[in-house]
Amino acid sequence: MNLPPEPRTWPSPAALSWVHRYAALGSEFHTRWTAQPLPDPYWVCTSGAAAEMLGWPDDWAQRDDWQALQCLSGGAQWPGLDPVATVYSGHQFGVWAGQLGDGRALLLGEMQLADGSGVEVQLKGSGRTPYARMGDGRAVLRSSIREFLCSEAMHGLGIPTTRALCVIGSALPVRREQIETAAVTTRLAPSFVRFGHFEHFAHHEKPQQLQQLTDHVIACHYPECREAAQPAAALLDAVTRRTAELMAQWQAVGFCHGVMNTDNMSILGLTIDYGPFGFLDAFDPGHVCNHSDHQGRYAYNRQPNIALWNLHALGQALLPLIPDADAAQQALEPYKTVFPAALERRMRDKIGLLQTLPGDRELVDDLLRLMAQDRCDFTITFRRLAGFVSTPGAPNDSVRDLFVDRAGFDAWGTRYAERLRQESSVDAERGARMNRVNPKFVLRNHLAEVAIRRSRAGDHSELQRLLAVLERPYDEQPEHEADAGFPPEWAQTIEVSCSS
Ligand SMILES: Nc1ncnc2c1ncn2[C@@H]1O[C@H](COP(=O)(O)OP(=O)(O)OP(=O)(O)O)[C@@H](O)[C@H]1O
Ligand SMILES: [Mg+2]
Repeated sequence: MNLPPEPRTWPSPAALSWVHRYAALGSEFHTRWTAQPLPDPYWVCTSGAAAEMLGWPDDWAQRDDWQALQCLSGGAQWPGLDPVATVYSGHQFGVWAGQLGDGRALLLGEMQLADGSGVEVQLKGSGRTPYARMGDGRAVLRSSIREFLCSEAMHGLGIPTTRALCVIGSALPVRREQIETAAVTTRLAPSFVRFGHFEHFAHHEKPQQLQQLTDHVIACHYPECREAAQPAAALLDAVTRRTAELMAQWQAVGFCHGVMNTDNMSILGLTIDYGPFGFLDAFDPGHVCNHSDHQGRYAYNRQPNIALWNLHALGQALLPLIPDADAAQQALEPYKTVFPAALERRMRDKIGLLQTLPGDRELVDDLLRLMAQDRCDFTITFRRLAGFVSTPGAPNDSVRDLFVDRAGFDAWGTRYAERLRQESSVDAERGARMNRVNPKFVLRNHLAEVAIRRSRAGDHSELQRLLAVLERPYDEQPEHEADAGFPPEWAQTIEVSCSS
């Protein structure tokens, strides 16, 4: 007789395994701190996928023994935690900004997963810390929802990112341009260390702590650098490569970060700090998503160069640990080849080319030029291109109609069709492949805005629905067609800024 499977019993939070490798670095690196409780907390949203990554039960948020609502909003603490606010510094908008740090974030600890890896669990918006400077330590519901949705959307797109487990709201008023209400987001990442953590110790001429931080990051996240002749240079080289790959992914999907300060650059090459981000709608290479960025420093087409600038700042910070300055310079060199190669590969994938032939780059560049000239929607154009038929004379109206300059598109289309006929794959197979790299769904501002408005009114179902759509951005999901359409007129009135 087959016995039914044993019901799975889940541990109480007391049985979760926490380590505190960052906290163990010592008091130069952080301040032990506790969160300021959010009054009358309520659930706004949770990510099942993020909880699954942690190995948590489906009903973790509701379980009495977990008290998750309290513990992730500062009102209680799970056993075994050792929360710290970490200190970092950094360059903001190209200028040295001095000491920053987790002004409104709190690292609860590092949870050990079943596979032995670690995930840091961090609250954002959990009250003032010693690094809060003039800030109130809070985050508003609006920006918390945006961060939550985009973290999980980027993960769905396959782009390295910090994750978001949940958002918890409260009626606590928070003053921004207007009075809004507070929320706390729980974020997850293998590490929240930023370039700015290294800059902090370099600026304060603390080579011992700089070495300690470098050893920590290498031991936990870049073990392959340990045996290198100059481990710090090897680390810089590895971070350079990861950052280059990340930039290629951002550019290929049309993601604009908005605040690429060195304190918002992850040492793991993750997308971190979702503030005034945006996805390209009508393609404008110089698009600036952050309304506070008057100079356009962080415009879409400047992101790759800014990342390299930021890597130079990291290299500068690591110099005391790299006796041979040439080695530091050498460690940055891969950016100049890895980024363009990665972007080219992704752009070739976006138009469905398997083989590499002369003239391919021009084909991509000319398409982008036409798209920019006609302000074609970035996401929709590439998605529709999957349906392009390479038979001579095929009308291809679906994508052609996106262009004002029809003759320009036809000329390009003729070249594209000829090029596709040199590939071994048939149109249908190519189209399916293209749909796996050109998302149908991205988190456009107006989609987030609708979810935010509903949540403010107490209905979080739209948020949870949108999350589910964005978790599968490459799938057709015809029932959610409206989320894949052009942004409505009113979307132009949405202003995103550093106010969060
Ligand atoms: N409301 C606030 N209260 C306290 N500190 C804040 C507040 N807003 C921002 N800061 C601090 O200002 C600095 C720069 O802010 P930035 O907007 O880049 O980060 P953030 O959005 O708070 O957080 P993160 O980078 O962790 O996502 C950081 O040190 C941050 O902690
Ligand atoms: Mg930040």
